Amino acid sequence: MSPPVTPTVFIDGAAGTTGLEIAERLSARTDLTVATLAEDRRKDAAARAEAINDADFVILCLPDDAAREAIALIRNDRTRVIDASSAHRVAPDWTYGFPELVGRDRVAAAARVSNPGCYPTGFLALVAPLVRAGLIPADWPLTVHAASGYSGGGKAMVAEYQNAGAPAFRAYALGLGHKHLPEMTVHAGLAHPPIFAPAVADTYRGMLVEVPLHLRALPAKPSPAQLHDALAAAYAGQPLVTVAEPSPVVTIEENAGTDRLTLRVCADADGDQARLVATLDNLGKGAGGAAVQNLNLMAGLDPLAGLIV
Ligand SMILES: NC(=O)C1=CN([C@@H]2O[C@H](COP(=O)(O)OP(=O)(O)OC[C@H]3O[C@@H](n4cnc5c(N)ncnc54)[C@H](OP(=O)(O)O)[C@@H]3O)[C@@H](O)[C@H]2O)C=CC1
Ligand SMILES: CC(=O)N[C@@H](CCC(=O)OP(=O)(O)O)C(=O)O
Repeated sequence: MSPPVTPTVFIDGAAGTTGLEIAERLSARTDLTVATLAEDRRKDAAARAEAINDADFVILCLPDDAAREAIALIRNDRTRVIDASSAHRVAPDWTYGFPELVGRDRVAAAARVSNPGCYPTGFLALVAPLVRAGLIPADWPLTVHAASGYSGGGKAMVAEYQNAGAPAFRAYALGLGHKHLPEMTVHAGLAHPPIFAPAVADTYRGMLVEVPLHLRALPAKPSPAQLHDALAAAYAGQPLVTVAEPSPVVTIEENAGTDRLTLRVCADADGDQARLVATLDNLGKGAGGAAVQNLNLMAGLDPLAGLIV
């Protein structure tokens, strides 16, 4: 009997921070074949075009411009794409690769899947179900604070922290513009972008995303328990997402090195104020883990294969 045909997966950008993470997760898999380009050919457009068109699945781990170029190299209607960059996250002809929010079936059937951004994964996981449930109005002025491990800035930031030394904690995007705002707005169903206050911490990987809420100011005046229950209902049966009980301390390391996403509704004793808190790994559910999760669904493979749950 001939062996089953396994899908071929080409990682474009496999030498980068996200690409290496995905290659590591796929390295022990026997249900797919990973195609690679040698170091001296990995940026050669002709070699990449051949690898892309030979592959059943391509995972783009590239800067946005290079990701757009890679899409233009596709000359067939068989190759399916997962793009880890922010080039296509609000593009109408792409599926947003957040199966817990958009539905597994939509991701499974899609030819073009855009992986969510790392910060938006935490923000959307907290906020989108609450907007859908009518507990947060679509035009509510939201704020999101977040801290990321420095691998979130790719090879250049990793080198900055590991070779040169960099601040223990630094706020950035203080001009109040950030490439993640469009996807946060669109996929949460918001009328306006939130205020986004990101920071980088002196730790390699991990992420903490927080949305503070004045509960009594909200039209629905939800209790913390209502918010918790709405999130728990939205993610029931989702193996990567946990809605945990509140905790007085939450660390950026909580889910570092895993593909888990943990959500909490922390509140004061009177239920007047809440801090919605998400922890994830920027390279896990925030990038590489999400790409592998989407690949498994698109290829009809074991949904948890290669994931660190
Ligand atoms: N780091 C993270 O936590 C996350 C990253 N992402 C997204 O993933 C993508 C990759 O990010 P990241 O891995 O951090 O970035 P890196 O800078 O670490 O890696 C990018 C890789 O792409 C390669 N590359 C650049 N241009 C080309 C090209 N034209 N052809 C082939 N290869 C090319 C680079 O080559 P070289 O090695 O020579 O520089 C590098 O190896 C980005 O779009 C980012 O937004 C998404 C979520 C989280
Ligand atoms: C710490 C840091 O610099 N983080 C990056 C976001 C991570 C990233 O580039 O990835 P995605 O946009 O694809 O999620 C930033 O703020 O631009």
